[in-house]
Amino acid sequence: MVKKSVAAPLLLDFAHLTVPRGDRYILRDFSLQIRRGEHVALLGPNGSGKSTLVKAITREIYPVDRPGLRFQLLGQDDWDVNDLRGHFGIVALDQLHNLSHEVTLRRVTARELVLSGYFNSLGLWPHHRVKPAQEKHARAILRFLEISHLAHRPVSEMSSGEQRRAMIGRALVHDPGALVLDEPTNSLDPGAVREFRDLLRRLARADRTLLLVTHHIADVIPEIDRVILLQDGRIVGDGPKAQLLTSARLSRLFGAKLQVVRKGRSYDVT
Ligand SMILES: Nc1ncnc2c1ncn2[C@@H]1O[C@H](COP(=O)(O)OP(=O)(O)OP(=O)(O)O)[C@@H](O)[C@H]1O
Repeated sequence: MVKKSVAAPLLLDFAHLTVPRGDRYILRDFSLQIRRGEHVALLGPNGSGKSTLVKAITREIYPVDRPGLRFQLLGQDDWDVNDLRGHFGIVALDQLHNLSHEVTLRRVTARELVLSGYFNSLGLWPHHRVKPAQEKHARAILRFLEISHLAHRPVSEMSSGEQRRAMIGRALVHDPGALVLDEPTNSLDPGAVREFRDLLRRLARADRTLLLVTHHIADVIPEIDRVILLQDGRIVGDGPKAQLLTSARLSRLFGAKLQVVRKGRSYDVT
């Protein structure tokens, strides 16, 4: 008897999305499916619509209603944003920006920032009651992220790489099936970038879908097989990385002469 292979459930199922921002359509007739367990990198130049897609996933912005529109996450059209956080953990640089405004004055520590994921806030407030199980989970997350020693240090007194780890910790409290990371290695120094990519690899191996949004080719860690190329709000390539991370494709995408260098299972450009 031939064994029937069953596809993993769809985490994200978008068809014919047209997403406006301001007075322009940024994503146009945009269709994308991602299944549970896949690790995907979304690459594209500045302004190609990567963050717009992330905001459509987090339901911060919505597509216009058009015939054929499908806008589902985990098979569901409508989401309470709080419920969504339990399935999609989002780490974006604009959160980090808010963090610097909101968290600096209050000297929120890494422990508090992680725990505040339970309350959908940035840091704890006096009315928040942390349960012992949540405290225990937060400690385990800090350990996994290798920042236990920073648990009681204010986030505003950490390096950018440490701050990003703490933000990931905040997203991990709900044990989301997918983690969406929007340009997580931007503005990190080369040492911090390397450490951060090692962390991404551990996250990918921990049975969690990674959707990594980046314009750094070297962020495409070995665990990521599928690459999506985005240009002017459209997908111009979607498939295995060996087919898409070529000098010709990336030079076309970024509008510059780029040479792809492959070292083992890692890629970079010169
Ligand atoms: N709030 C906004 N109002 C109007 N237009 C916007 C807004 N935010 C972004 N845009 C425009 O939408 C387009 C896509 O922006 P988006 O931030 O999604 O691109 P991106 O691929 O994430 O870029 P980057 O790599 O620079 O972060 C850009 O042309 C940008 O100017």
